[in-house]
Amino acid sequence: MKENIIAHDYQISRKDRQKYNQHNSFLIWFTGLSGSGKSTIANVVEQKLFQQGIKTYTLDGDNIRKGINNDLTFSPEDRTENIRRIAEVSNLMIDAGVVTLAAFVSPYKKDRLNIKSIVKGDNFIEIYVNTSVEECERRDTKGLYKKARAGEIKNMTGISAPYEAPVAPDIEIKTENMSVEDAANQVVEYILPKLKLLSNE
Ligand SMILES: Nc1ncnc2c1ncn2[C@@H]1O[C@H](COP(=O)(O)OS(=O)(=O)O)[C@@H](OP(=O)(O)O)[C@H]1O
Ligand SMILES: Nc1ncnc2c1ncn2[C@@H]1O[C@H](COP(=O)(O)OP(=O)(O)O)[C@@H](O)[C@H]1O
Repeated sequence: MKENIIAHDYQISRKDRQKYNQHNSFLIWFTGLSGSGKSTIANVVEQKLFQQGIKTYTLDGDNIRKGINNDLTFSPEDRTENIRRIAEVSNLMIDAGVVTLAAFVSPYKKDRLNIKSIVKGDNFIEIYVNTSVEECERRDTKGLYKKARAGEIKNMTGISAPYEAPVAPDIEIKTENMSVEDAANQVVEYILPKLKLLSNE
């Protein structure tokens, strides 16, 4: 089947869209345990970029697992498929010229490597939100750890399913002794030099 799919050559390119938006586009990927702080930090980073006139969009559990990926569970195979689809969507968002943020547990190294190969290395910034499982469990923002301890949730990352920490992330944020504001600033300071401002003339 696949050999019969031939890409149409569209005239408006990624470069054209980036020029129109007056900046380049790439993917900022947050990985870490549930409750580590991915969504909280991504939200503040997005606001800071948006205020500077950057076109942004954030992909996270709510708009993905309740929508396009509502057929997927938390089995290792479904998590792999979850991340693959999100990487493909991210690639389309980058094509559209948008600085894309993504906040997913993404616990498996091979799945994160696959994101890199889908969006290409240069377009992928990996942020490891490093918060210990003990702290995430103390926070238990959604009550999921309590349920996991009671055996009501299977495959809970950090409790009954693995989290493979990144070995060489672009940024590592240790949230336990840090404010949200400082965590977001750490990300923004890394990103700003990577943002190339382009003229649309
Ligand atoms: N078993 C299990 N393990 C981990 N997380 C669980 C689980 N069940 C439900 N949840 C909730 O789903 C959110 C994680 O979804 P993700 O799509 O990011 O997971 S994954 O990347 O496919 O591993 C995660 O959201 P965050 O807390 O924002 O990380 C949880 O709220
Ligand atoms: N430095 C920090 N960075 C991010 N979140 C923090 C920090 N310190 C405390 N928190 C708290 O931790 C919780 C993280 O929850 P959330 O962002 O939903 O995590 P995740 O998206 O990884 O599941 C929030 O209640 C947030 O206020």
